[in-house]
Amino acid sequence: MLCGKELPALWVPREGKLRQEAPGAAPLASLEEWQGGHGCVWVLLKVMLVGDSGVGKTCLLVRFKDGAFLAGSFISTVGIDFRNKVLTVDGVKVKLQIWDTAGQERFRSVTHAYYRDAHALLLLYDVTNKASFDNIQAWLTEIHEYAQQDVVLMLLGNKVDSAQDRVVKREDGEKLAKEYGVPFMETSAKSGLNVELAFTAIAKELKHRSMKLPNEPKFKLHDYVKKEVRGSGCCRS
Ligand SMILES: Nc1nc2c(ncn2[C@@H]2O[C@H](COP(=O)(O)OP(=O)(O)OP(=O)(O)O)[C@@H](O)[C@H]2O)c(=O)[nH]1
Ligand SMILES: [Mg+2]
Repeated sequence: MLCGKELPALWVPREGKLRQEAPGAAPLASLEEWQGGHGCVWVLLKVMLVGDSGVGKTCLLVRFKDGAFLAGSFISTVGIDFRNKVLTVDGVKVKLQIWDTAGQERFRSVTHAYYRDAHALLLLYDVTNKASFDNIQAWLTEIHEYAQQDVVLMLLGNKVDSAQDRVVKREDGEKLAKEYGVPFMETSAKSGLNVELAFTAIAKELKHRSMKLPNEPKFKLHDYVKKEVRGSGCCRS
């Protein structure tokens, strides 16, 4: 599909359809019709990274955006920061606007204001830090309070490269995720394990939810994650 050089109109998912951001905007009638007239469709998806301070939210974003790992001293995020990355998801250009929140308690009231606009949330804990895992329930309570009801949510256990320091077993992460009915995977911002997958999986889910093409099979996020996820150990594919 050809995309012109001019800045395309951005469509956002709202009430199960793609609409432009203006209040009361009509939904996108047909993907083919729009592509015929304009060359391509760009969808804007807002993704928010949440979880305790130090779990690796900023590093995960930098790994995804720049393919690099921020080694060295830990610089805690102040307030909120964002980066954009464009993906092509099943033939549609998806601009991910990724909000990197501060995990520190004192910034909580700043981040609360952003939940409402998020289409997807990646909730992280650190597999080498038990307290960050124990706090997941509190994060889920906060998410239920502030985020949209239909927000796409995924639980990530980060830092699996640190095998010798691991204190949260993969099975514990899986069990918690199952309890809350959210997809789960383990990641490493350091090695890059499953980082791209975490973002593409939520982008695919959102794209499929709001843009159903005729004859397209239903997309199942849980099944997709199960099929695509890679393990951190020696023997798990
Ligand atoms: N080994 C390992 N270290 C990581 C990984 N991800 C992050 N770190 C380290 O963990 C520390 C915290 O990472 P950040 O990404 O800054 O954490 P954060 O969640 O953004 O923290 P706040 O901004 O305070 O909320 C840094 O020292 C990183 O180098 C990872 O996947 N593996
Ligand atoms: Mg940070």
